[in-house]
Amino acid sequence: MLASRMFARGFASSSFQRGAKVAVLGAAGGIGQPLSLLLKLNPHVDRLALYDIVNTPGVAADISHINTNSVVTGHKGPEQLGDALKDSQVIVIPAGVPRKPGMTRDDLFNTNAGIVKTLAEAAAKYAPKAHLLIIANPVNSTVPIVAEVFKKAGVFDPSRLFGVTTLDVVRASTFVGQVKNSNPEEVKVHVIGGHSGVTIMPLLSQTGIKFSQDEIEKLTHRIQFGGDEVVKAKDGTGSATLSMAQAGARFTDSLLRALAGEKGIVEPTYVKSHVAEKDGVEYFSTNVELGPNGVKKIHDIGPVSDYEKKLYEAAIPELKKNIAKGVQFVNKA
Ligand SMILES: NC(=O)C1=CN([C@@H]2O[C@H](COP(=O)(O)OP(=O)(O)OC[C@H]3O[C@@H](n4cnc5c(N)ncnc54)[C@H](O)[C@@H]3O)[C@@H](O)[C@H]2O)C=CC1
Ligand SMILES: O=C([O-])CC(=O)C(=O)O
Repeated sequence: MLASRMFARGFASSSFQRGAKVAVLGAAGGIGQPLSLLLKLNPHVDRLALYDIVNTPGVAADISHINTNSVVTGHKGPEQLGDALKDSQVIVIPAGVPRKPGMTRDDLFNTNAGIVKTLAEAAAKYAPKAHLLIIANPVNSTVPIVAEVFKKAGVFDPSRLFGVTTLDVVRASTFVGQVKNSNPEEVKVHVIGGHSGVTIMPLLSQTGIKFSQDEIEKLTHRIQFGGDEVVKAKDGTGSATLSMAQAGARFTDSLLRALAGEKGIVEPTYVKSHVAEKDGVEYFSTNVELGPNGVKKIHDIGPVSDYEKKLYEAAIPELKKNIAKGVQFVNKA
């Protein structure tokens, strides 16, 4: 029975003996709930641990009634965090406050940096070998925060830390599909850099699609500020949750399949990277091949147009500032 289940799930050749345990931290929130729902539907998930400081018993009870072959547990409050994390192969973190109109993602730093640092400290203690998927904003800074916490604990492995920038490529496909009247599922856009405003750089020149300069400028701006569209439309009640849940579930699924031994899986993600190191930037998103140990191969930026070179020049100082802010937050006296 177990053997046939392993075979069906493609885990026979993986380092796992079974499907994965996935923990969601911030599971009762706007992203956390639909993300947890989608993960309950994922056949690579054996155990789903839902952690939040509020409401997880209800969310877990509700999701646990879905008749897929995984076990759901709810964990509420810091004293239950260790149990949620223990034995997790993957930890997804959408815990933290969302933007209101007029705010930048960096404005969330004061609240979310502390939340992410506390959760990272627990992850370093209870699941130091887990893969960490950071959704909480500002991603440009929260990923370095997690890295610094893991370094301090002596357990940092850059191949297991990911900033989730999938929503940027999801949006890029959608917006290009709309402009070109084509199926967005078939439009692939390499989006590089970070996850805020000018640090989000869609490389439309690599799509093989012909655009006018006006289309390029409008599409680039829309992809860079897609999050603001949702914040404005939600009018003070939050930011993207449903599209983010789908994007987060897609990235988690890609990683789980790669961990299970499936080859050739590539997703863009914000990781410790060599590609912009020459410009003093330590974390950067490009397409990344995922493998049985997380990051397998970080792809280069590839050929860019003159317009995209300018985007890069504008992004670098902002990225540097965001990264330094995260690093300093953990290392301040
Ligand atoms: N990476 C990306 O592309 C995106 C990131 N985000 C970010 O995701 C984060 C969450 O957004 P929403 O779900 O809309 O917010 P939300 O406010 O609906 O949910 C956040 C959840 O985190 C929980 N939380 C707060 N402190 C916690 C702690 N110490 N431990 C565990 N849980 C804690 C809250 O109780 C709440 O349930 C925000 O920072 C937002 O900016 C949002 C959309 C896209
Ligand atoms: O815009 C926000 O604050 C949330 C987010 O990161 C996104 O939707 O891309």
